Amino acid sequence: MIFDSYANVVASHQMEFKQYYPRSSWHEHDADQIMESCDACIEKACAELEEQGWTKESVKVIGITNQRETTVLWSRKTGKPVSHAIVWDDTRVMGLVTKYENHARERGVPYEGKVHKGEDALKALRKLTGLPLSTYFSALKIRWMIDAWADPDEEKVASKWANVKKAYDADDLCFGTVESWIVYRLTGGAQGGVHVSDVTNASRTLLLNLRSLKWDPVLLEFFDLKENILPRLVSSSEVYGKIKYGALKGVEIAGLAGDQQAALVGNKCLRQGEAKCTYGTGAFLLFCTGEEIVESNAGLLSTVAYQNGPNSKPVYCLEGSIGVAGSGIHWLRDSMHLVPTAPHVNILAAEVADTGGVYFVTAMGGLFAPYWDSSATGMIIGISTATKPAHVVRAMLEANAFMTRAVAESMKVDSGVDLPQMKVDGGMTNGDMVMQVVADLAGCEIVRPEMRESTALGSALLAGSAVRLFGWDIARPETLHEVNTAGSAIFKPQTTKEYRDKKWAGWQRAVERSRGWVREDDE
Ligand SMILES: Nc1ncnc2c1ncn2[C@@H]1O[C@H](COP(=O)(O)OP(=O)(O)O)[C@@H](O)[C@H]1O
Ligand SMILES: O=P(O)(O)OC[C@H](O)CO
Repeated sequence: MIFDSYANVVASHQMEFKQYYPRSSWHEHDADQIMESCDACIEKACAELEEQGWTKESVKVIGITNQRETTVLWSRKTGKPVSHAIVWDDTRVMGLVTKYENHARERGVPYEGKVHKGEDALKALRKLTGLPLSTYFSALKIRWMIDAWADPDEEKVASKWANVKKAYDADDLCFGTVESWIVYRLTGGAQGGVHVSDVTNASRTLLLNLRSLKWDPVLLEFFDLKENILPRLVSSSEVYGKIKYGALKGVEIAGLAGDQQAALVGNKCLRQGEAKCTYGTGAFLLFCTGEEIVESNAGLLSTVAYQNGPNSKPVYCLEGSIGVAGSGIHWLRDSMHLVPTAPHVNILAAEVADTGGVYFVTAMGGLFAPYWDSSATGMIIGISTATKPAHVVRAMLEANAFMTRAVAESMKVDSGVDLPQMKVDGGMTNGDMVMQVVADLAGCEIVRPEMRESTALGSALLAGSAVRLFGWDIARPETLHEVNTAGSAIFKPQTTKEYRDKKWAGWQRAVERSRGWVREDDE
């Protein structure tokens, strides 16, 4: 996406790339294909720019934003991926989560001069990283990738991962989340590419100390990982290097942020108390807590919102990560064939006034925030002979609203702040019905900007701010007042509190039923 000084989109190009699902609950990417799609998007967006009478030299600076946690491993020598990347919502490391929880409880975790054991060890890990041990974050994915070659249960796939171990033993392995991989490749790859990761992405690995913003030796020892695989840590807004090839050769890359943090910046939620929710594949509600780290007692993550330059203090946020949002709609479309296209869910759901008592707990990869239960599975309950596809589709949309309410209630517990209004963006917010259902059941006003590419815009603002393009300065939000001000749509709750609370009670009962379904002896 190429933006002008008002954050109007001047030119853009987007492509899908292949998703690999080699087994149930496994999800992989080919990092080379990610790069090919980036390269093609750069060329095509620049061509569109030129068609509109601009030169490609008008592009002054580049920001990159990315799907977080997805774990890419490549060879320092060749610059090539040594395996497929494992995607954030892949839950193959579920067994490792239990193993490392026990490991922490038994061996203990050093924190503030004392070794904590038992449940305190898990709390210590959480204090260090802001995160729970979960299938979601990168560290256990890296561990799995290094060890997969030797796992007898993985015989059929082991050969695919053998190069990871070889490269690791030969000190040739580089780890990066997706922004790290893209920067590395754009700046030259094996020919001098920079191996960096910004602190927003690094804060999702379980390897970063949330306070010092450094890779933490305690965590590296805990996961038994060598530091030489890790990227150099950088802020979210500074010049990292120049693009070495293609239409934008020579342009500086100066902004890096994980997609959810970038969307927070793109929505200009830069100050304590401001919040947004992005409904894409998953849904992510982020609440800016300023320079203070708020430790959650209610199942939220404490994470880095952005760091505005290498010498700036980091800004933190509380995050409620919801694992399934748009991916649920894709499931209705591709696996259940209930709708021909994603937007069609709005039409089908509008055919019925309610779900006819159906609840859909969208725990297809376990439950994320605020429940954090990997033993929960997807569940549709309340079915009767009167149940139609439209009820199930509507119940899926309602699940987004209930999950949003669950996260918003946790935010209130942690921060003391109610969320009467929430800014939203992401592909799912294109659906008016989806948004109205969220407003009706979560009970808050939804504000949807006309320009909904806040994720891309956030990384552009971080990059522009680093070189003071158009006078933008993230530290001075008033310099962004002309950015993305075109009209917003507002969705107000059209339900009574009594109705919302009744539905909420039903949701809570449904969630309880879905929990604990997977047992250790299950396949
Ligand atoms: N009109 C719509 N109504 C409901 N959902 C939609 C609509 N358009 C797209 N989506 C959903 O939005 C998701 C894509 O959102 P996007 O922000 O592009 O996701 P991501 O950044 O995670 O790839 C898809 O999963 C799709 O199901
Ligand atoms: O919705 P996705 O798949 O683009 O990714 C969202 C997040 O980065 C995962 O944490």
